[in-house]
Amino acid sequence: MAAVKKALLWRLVSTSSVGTFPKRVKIVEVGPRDGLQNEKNIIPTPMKIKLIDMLSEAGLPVIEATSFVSPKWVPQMADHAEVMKGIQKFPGISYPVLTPNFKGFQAAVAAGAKEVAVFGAASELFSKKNINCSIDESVQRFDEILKAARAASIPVRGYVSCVLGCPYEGKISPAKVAEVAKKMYSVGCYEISLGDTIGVGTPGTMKDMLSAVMHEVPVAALAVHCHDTYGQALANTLMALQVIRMGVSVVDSSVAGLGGCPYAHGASGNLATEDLVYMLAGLGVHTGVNLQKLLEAGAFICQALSRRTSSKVAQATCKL
Ligand SMILES: CC(C)(COP(=O)([O-])OP(=O)([O-])OC[C@H]1O[C@@H](n2cnc3c(N)ncnc32)[C@H](O)[C@@H]1OP(=O)([O-])[O-])[C@@H](O)C(=O)NCCC(=O)NCCSC(=O)C[C@@](C)(O)CC(=O)[O-]
Repeated sequence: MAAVKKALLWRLVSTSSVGTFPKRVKIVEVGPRDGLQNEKNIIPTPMKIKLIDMLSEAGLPVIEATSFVSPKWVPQMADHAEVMKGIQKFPGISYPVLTPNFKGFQAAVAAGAKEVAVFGAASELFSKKNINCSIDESVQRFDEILKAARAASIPVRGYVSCVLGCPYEGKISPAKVAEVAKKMYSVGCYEISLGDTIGVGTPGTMKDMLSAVMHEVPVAALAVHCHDTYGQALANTLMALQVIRMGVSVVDSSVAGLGGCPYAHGASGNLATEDLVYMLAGLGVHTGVNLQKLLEAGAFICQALSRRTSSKVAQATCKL
């Protein structure tokens, strides 16, 4: 039995001098949604479509394409249906969209979405500011979406925001994060993405939070979603990937490090996908992503937005 366990572990992990990591990591590219939702000037729809197509060419397995939220709350995502209709849907790539309520879910399905994500928070105040309801009310809304999604065979991912701190409440306890993650998993979300929305976490707080959540949700169903406000996103992600204690193998990131939430002031961009791919390649962890093509997608969107990339790898390679 011990030998079988050892063999299984050997198949699933990759050991480097800095630790033991999953052999493969699934990257969930959130740039077209999280990366663009905070942009003040409305980005032309064909530009969003081209970005998603370039990310598909780069081999990202999951690309969060847009969100079916109220255009009064997030005007940048108002062209969600056009984006979904315009993108090339590569076989084997999933293009989930955010849906905050049943109205959004119905619109997403009508536009051809085959996967959706609901988004809650571990902070009452953030929940109110972001989706205009309490945590308990949000779980009830998600339950309604999940029931309809199950009937239509549509997988639903769940986000929990503010897992390492909230712009309105400050510190959030790991126990609260575990409680909300458990509720979202219990109503049927197949994966729970834990969001450090304002990027205040450190590897220490990431470890404490994950340890609490892993008591309630299997690690195979967890993802991490780190913003880089304090420059900790890569370090926090590395902590989450360590197999011996943590072992998360799904990571959200955003091309060129774009990102931010309109209802989390002070939040900066996400972990840059280019930096994540570079680090994982160095550790011998498979992602299936072509770094060169990813860099081209990052250069395209930065030029379109007249923005300098936040990816250190992109900055370094364009100087070479
Ligand atoms: C949830 C609501 C809609 C509640 O907003 P509400 O005002 O309470 O909604 P309502 O049900 O009272 O409806 C008000 C109006 O909105 C319309 N409406 C209602 N729902 C929809 C919909 N789905 N699509 C289009 N329209 C909609 C509805 O039809 C109505 O229109 P009116 O009658 O006034 O003309 C709103 O708060 C909202 O859209 N919030 C989204 C905010 C958002 O997108 N935030 C960013 C994403 S979360 C994030 O970035 C964090 C994450 C995921 O990345 C992880 C991390 O970093 O932590």
